Amino acid sequence: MISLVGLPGSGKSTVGRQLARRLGLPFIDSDHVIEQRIGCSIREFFEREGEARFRDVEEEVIGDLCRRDSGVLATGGGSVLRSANRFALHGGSRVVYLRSTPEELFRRLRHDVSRPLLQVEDPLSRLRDLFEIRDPLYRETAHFVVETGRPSVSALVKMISAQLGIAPGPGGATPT
Ligand SMILES: Nc1ncnc2c1ncn2[C@@H]1O[C@H](COP(=O)(O)OP(=O)(O)O)[C@@H](O)[C@H]1O
Ligand SMILES: O=C(O)C1=C[C@@H](OP(=O)(O)O)[C@@H](O)[C@H](O)C1
Ligand SMILES: [Mg+2]
Repeated sequence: MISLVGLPGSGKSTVGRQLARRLGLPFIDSDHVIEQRIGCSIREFFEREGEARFRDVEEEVIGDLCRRDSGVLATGGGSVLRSANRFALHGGSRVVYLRSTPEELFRRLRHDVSRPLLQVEDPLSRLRDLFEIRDPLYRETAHFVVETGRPSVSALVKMISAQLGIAPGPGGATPT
């Protein structure tokens, strides 16, 4: 299993989907699995049940997914907050940290209403706070760090494949 971690908007879902396609592996988005389990959107669940309940479901889902043997997993940006998730991800997959500055993320997400943690008066300052708290946790969880500021999504996909030592073969992934 290959997992992607990083702040909201760092490209985990977008890069993960393309990486999976390139490598011929199944793509899994943990937020999507959570939404199937809770039967509503994450935003609704946050409003109704609160963040702590969301983190409980997230921990169950990450634990289950890390037991699968192959695929590309896009995690939610807060998955590293729980040590159980950091441990499960680091031990059960090869983890790539998509590292982005708060300013870059703000440019990408300023009009995106689907991110509950950023529905505040000053989303840039929220992103700066999240970066400060989480950057060390993403680093601790990851085996590789990729800076996402300049490269396009497809360039990132190639960089990650090269870093993991996996080249696309005719029928999908070929370890090099
Ligand atoms: N490397 C990149 N360059 C430019 N835009 C990007 C890049 N990676 C992601 N995006 C865009 O940023 C937004 C958030 O990406 P998303 O994959 O949803 O992030 P995450 O799953 O990490 O929250 C999307 O509109 C996506 O197209
Ligand atoms: O950063 C976070 O705490 C969260 C990030 C979201 O995923 P993305 O990173 O894909 O936005 C989602 O899991 C939830 O809204 C909480
Ligand atoms: Mg996502």
